Amino acid sequence: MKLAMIGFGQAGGKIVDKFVEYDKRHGSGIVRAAVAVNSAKADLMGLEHIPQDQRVLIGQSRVKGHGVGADNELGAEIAEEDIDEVQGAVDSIPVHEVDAFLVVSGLGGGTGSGGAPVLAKHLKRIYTEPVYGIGVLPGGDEGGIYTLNAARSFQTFVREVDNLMVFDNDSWRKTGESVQGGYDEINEEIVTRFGVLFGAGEVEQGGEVAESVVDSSEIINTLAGGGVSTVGYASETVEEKSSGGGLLSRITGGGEDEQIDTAHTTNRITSLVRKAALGRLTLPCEIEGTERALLVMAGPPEHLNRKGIERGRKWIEEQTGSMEVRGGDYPIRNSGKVASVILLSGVTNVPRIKELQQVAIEAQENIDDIRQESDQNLENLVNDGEDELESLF
Ligand SMILES: Nc1nc2c(ncn2[C@@H]2O[C@H](COP(=O)(O)OP(=O)(O)OP(=O)(O)O)[C@@H](O)[C@H]2O)c(=O)[nH]1
Repeated sequence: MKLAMIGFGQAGGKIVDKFVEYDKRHGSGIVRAAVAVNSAKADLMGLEHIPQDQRVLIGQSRVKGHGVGADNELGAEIAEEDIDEVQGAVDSIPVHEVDAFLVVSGLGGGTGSGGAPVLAKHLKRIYTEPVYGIGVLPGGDEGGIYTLNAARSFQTFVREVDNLMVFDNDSWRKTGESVQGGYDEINEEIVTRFGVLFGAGEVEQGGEVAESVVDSSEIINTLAGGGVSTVGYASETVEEKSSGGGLLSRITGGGEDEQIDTAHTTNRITSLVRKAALGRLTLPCEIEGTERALLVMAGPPEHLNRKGIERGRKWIEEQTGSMEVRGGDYPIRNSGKVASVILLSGVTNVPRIKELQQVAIEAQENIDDIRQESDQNLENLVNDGEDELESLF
């Protein structure tokens, strides 16, 4: 599926930059256009793959290219003020050639967490293509302001996009790793999972396994209906098909050998499906109650079979209780591995989100307290003033 990707803030920009690099490396053809938006000049300069003229600096008159320092209200304000400059970069995208927009942002900081929902709302007003989001939640050790920003931004972002795919840094950060080194690895994880998922919709129909190849409408239909999504992934290295013997002759040789190989292929697929669903998700959650799901099995065509995918799909149906589970394959020659990607869309039982909602509620209650307090102060001031005035007469 062809995407117009827009990275907002530092995390968003770096992840989209990596998507562009992934796309070139794998020739997957998913990034039709890539834009980076930031209020910090240095962050834009640090990008490597997004074209220079597609990097947009906003808020210059307010923050002079230095970022908004985790102030997400300021991030939202400058995004609104400078939305025309962002639109200027979007104008150069051949939108008729894209299937959807993808706005990517870290939700803990200021620029992206404030600006990404503003941009999503703007794009939805102008274009008919779906607007999806990838939102990155901060690590629990990043501090209160990051959690509070994420809590607020999440609520707005999920409302403004057609589906919010979430990645939780908190469950992916390894201890003892430098923050930067850690992010490089994490970003690779993000890009691999979403790269395989969106790449699946880019395969021409009509190959050896044509009938069950995933197409972009299946991705769009799984994401339709909105809400929050999470992605599971598992892979295993496999022997490539080589001409002149080995696997090829075992597969095509017929008889008992073929049976064994087929069973082996099927079993590998079903176990990869279980590993992907039960292993670490981009956003850990209870998969039961998921509204819709899509299973993509990627790898060399001789290692994919319909029976395995169908079994995997059925298993996901049982585990999620969903009646809307799609499945298909994504044949990739010479990939050297078979990978299972599961998109779980409309997940409801997510501990981290409940935690964030609680933080947002508490902050809201505090805001009310603060407002009440200042209202009271104002009232006292006015009343005292009146008393003073009364005593003058
Ligand atoms: N996965 C991932 N997360 C990141 C990366 N860089 C930052 N983050 C996360 O994203 C959050 C937001 O950080 P930034 O993207 O730097 O913030 P910003 O949107 O540029 O906003 P300001 O710096 O406040 O102007 C942080 O709290 C981190 O949790 C990255 O490269 N990868």
